[in-house]
Amino acid sequence: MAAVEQPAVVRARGIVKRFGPTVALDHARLAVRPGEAHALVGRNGAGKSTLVSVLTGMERPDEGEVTFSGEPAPGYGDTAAWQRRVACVYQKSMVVPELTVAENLYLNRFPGTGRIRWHALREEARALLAEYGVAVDPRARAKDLGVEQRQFVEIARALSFGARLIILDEPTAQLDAGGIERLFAKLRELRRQQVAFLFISHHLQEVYELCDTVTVFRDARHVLTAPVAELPKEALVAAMTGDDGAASGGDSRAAVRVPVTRKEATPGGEPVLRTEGLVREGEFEPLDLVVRPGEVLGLAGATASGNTAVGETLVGLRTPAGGRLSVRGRPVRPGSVPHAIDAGIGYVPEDRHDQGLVLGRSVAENATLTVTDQLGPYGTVLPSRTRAFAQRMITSLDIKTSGPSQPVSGLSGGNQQKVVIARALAREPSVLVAIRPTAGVDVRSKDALLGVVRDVAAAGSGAVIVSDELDDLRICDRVLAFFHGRVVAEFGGGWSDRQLVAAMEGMTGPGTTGPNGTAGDTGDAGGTGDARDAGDTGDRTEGRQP
Ligand SMILES: Nc1ncnc2c1ncn2[C@@H]1O[C@H](COP(=O)(O)OP(=O)(O)OP(=O)(O)O)[C@@H](O)[C@H]1O
Repeated sequence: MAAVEQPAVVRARGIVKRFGPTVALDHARLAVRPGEAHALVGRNGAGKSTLVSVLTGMERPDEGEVTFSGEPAPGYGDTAAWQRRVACVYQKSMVVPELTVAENLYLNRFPGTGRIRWHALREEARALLAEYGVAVDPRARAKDLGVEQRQFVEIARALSFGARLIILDEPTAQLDAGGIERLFAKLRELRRQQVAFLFISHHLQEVYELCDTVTVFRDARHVLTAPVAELPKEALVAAMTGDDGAASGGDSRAAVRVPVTRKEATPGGEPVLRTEGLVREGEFEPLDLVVRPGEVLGLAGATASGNTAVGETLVGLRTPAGGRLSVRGRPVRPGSVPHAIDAGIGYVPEDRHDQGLVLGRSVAENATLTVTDQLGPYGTVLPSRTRAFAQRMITSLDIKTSGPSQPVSGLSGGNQQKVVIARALAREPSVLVAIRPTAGVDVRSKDALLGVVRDVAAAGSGAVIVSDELDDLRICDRVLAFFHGRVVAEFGGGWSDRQLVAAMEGMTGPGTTGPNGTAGDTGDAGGTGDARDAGDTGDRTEGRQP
């Protein structure tokens, strides 16, 4: 006789949620058992974030029911009651940046009544953080915390409310290898205390590493729930995409073509982008770069290695302390985004929320922001031309939207990222600079977007990809690895994951690299004992630098 099962910490059944004509959830369901690490995966727009909103009481479903440990969900608006059951750690911080950690921990629930006793509050915060093994000073301002510390504070805050279910929405998106390792160690420790997790990630290798059960959503519906160990990666991807890859020859690029003007690339022609002695004090040392037509150059590096600073300097977001930058032989005024765009530099930013999109505006308006001069005579913008242009982008980039006039705020995260890319491509740039272009993008769309970058190069432009994701870097003709503001290795084709990860972690030994991609074997340089460092991730769908 089997033991009586404990009720699920959360169970959602028959959930329907519509946004105007869009059905975001169509009789969706999910159940998470106590102490379980449960992954929720699906392509961009599958309904994952909407389910999170329903499970955390932020959105009321049109139909269906949610129960916590067998009890009906609290009433909508009873925030405190929801917080006692479930918490979500988002990519975007929920803490108040100007307040201290202690204040954030007790926001809206200061202990006692009347006057706040700051000393006692700090002590309580210290005890709380210690209880969950979080090494953060309660007096620190939240804005001074790194992403990793901030997430730990948010987890501690959730647990202190009594929640035994934590939803993590792409928690590793901004963490480096060490940060991911520490987060996972913390989550494993909390599981032993019967805390359950719902883990949302586009990095499928993380699902295999951390979770025991996986649920797949596709087109607003539940398609399967299975033990991770019994589901090979190909089957998981097939469930997400709804095909086995055979129908499309397994190549999602086939359906994705950007309206770039096709010219034959002129290999070895005049560089599309050149820097000479470009430098920013404290961020990166003087740098000479050359990108030729048809070439995709990767700038690899972990957080704060300098690669992102280089990318942002190329597009004019940061002003260099010295050096020169030119596009097709013409100098570009440094430190000016409009000049960079005019000079032919297309930019795909890392953070689409802060730098990418005007959320209240439509897909069409956002996609055409950089080409309004081409949409009508004498400075006018013809709506019909805008829509037609946007529709081409929607089709070619496979953007899931109800149409060109839908506000961008109503798109899923990954589809917003595609609009950002559409906008950068709209001007047919001489060189496309993309910073972590596939962050938040599902596994199938990722291939498609990277295919688009290759297409841009094939059409005679150049591209620079700034990333720590091995899959992004794999499509590059050449990769420069940054560490502490310096290029420490250069790779042509044929590098192994282990070699590149070792270089990004500063573990380049003598004879490790040659100037033209003659990267030698780093031997056990990457042998930190961490399987994810081992790099030769042949069995992984994705190869992000962990
Ligand atoms: N506030 C909203 N208004 C209109 N449509 C919305 C809104 N929120 C979500 N949608 C739509 O609901 C569908 C599901 O979106 P959701 O954000 O849940 O997807 P997701 O699986 O989280 O995607 P991603 O992986 O890209 O984050 C999408 O088609 C999206 O455009």
